Amino acid sequence: MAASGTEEAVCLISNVTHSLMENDVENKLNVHSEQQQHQQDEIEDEVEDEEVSSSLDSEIGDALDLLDSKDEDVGYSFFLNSRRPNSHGGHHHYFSTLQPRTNRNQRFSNRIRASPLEEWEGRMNVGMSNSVITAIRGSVRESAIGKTKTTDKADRATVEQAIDQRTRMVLYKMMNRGVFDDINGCISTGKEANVYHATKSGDQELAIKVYKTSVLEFKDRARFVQGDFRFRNGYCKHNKTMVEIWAKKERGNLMRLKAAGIRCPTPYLLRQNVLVMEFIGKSDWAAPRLKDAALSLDKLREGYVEIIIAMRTLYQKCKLVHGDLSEYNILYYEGHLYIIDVSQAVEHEHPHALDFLREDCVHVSDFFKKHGVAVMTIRELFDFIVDATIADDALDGYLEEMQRKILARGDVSVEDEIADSVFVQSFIPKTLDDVENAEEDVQRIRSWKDTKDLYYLTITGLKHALSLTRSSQQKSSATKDSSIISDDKSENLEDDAEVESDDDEEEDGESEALDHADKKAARKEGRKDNKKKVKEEKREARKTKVRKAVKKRKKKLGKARKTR
Ligand SMILES: Nc1ncnc2c1ncn2[C@@H]1O[C@H](COP(=O)(O)OP(=O)(O)OP(=O)(O)O)[C@@H](O)[C@H]1O
Ligand SMILES: [Mg+2]
Repeated sequence: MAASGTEEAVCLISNVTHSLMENDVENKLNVHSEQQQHQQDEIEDEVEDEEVSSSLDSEIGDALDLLDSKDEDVGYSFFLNSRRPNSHGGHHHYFSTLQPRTNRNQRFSNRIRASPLEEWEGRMNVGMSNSVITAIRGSVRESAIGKTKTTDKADRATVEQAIDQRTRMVLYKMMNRGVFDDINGCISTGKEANVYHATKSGDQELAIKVYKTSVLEFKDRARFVQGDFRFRNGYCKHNKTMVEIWAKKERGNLMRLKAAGIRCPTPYLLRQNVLVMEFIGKSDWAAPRLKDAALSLDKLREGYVEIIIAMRTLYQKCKLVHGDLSEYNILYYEGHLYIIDVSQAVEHEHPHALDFLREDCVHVSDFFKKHGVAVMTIRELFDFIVDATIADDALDGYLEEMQRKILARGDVSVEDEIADSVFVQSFIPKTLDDVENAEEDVQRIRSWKDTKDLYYLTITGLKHALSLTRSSQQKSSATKDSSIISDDKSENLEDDAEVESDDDEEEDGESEALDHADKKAARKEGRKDNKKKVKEEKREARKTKVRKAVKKRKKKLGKARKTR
């Protein structure tokens, strides 16, 4: 139960608001919607200014604050009996402003129903398939508080348990200001936060995420905070608790996502540990988590492409890494995927940002792969996300090309899986300054060696630069090639000439050989002729030949005459 001081404050608030209502209800009805808008804006403006109160005194202070707010002409919308048509019957009561004023704080607490929304069962089907409904029902049941249907009294007990006194004061204050009229039940309870379904003016649905103030230590989350420059001045600035900082971070990150066009809940209002945001769902049906959505293979394929593009946008435009992205933090609604739970998302500068990104890639890939979608390797997905050189209008082409590649290679080979697991565990330098063996790597790049294990090539933009260099080199080598081709041609021509000359030579050789043979033959013939001639001459000479004996006789006779 609330402390007596708080009760007094709340009673006081009720009295004041009651009398204001009696005087003004007609006027208020007319200007209601205008005021709501004005009030919403005003509340938004106040968000940053509000100091966190951690003691009971400050809770009372909060309550007194409400009294002040009455003068500001805001906060009447909750008087209007604007119950939405599909509200839960029986498990909580709407209190008219004319209710008896005894125990008036119940007027607020009875509008907060923190037990699970189990009455969703059997309610209007809003166009989801049976499997989706079953999945939601299962999910809601599993995650809900209590797990059994509760009575009014038990509801209040659950409220007491689930929402601490200080948080209740924040919620009352919001209700008083018309941020919402009712909290209808709990959509989910987690270790660190509960998410509730709320309604305003009958038809507007809201999700309210309440960070548990009892969680003093965010064990899993310390790693996300350490190294985030937004926490450089420590966790407890201005006496704010870690929980509040966490809630603020979620709001800030959601705003960034929204600005970049990523599907996610729009944050409306943050007060201390309570974040009011857009409800993803319809007619009290919260959108199922991707895990529970039981989508067809075609829808899963579409979902895969949608989520990897969102991951890229988150990195490139929001300069964030989700850090806990999986089928548990993605909702499926009206054919699209919505990213939620971004309180732990970190800036690029976070020393572990790339480790978180690889984890996100692994979780997302594993889910889709398990459900039969042909996915990129972790390395390919990581590169797709961090590659700043892909222009927006080139994304489709890039993904189509990737799709062709995936289909062509079929199932991921063992080698690829091993390469992926090495990749997931490796250190990735974010900038060239972080590269350890830069000179060695440069040598490898220069010599066109295999650079597959240089994981930083894409994120540093070096891959793109290299591909440009390579293609310009290829071009120049292509022109060179063409000159080489022409050189080749000329060489060929020369060769041909050489061949020709060779042929000539050959021919020469041949002719020489022929000549040689001819000459030989001619010489032979000449010799023959000569011989013949000589023979002829000799024959002729023989005809006229004077015999040697006759010659000798003549010689002797001539000598004898001379001597006479
Ligand atoms: N805006 C929303 N609209 C509809 N449902 C929501 C919304 N935000 C959260 N939920 C539901 O609440 C669940 C928990 O939300 P969220 O993941 O933000 O909190 P959490 O702190 O991570 O809780 P948990 O520890 O259970 O993961 C989601 O899985 C989703 O089903
Ligand atoms: Mg979550």
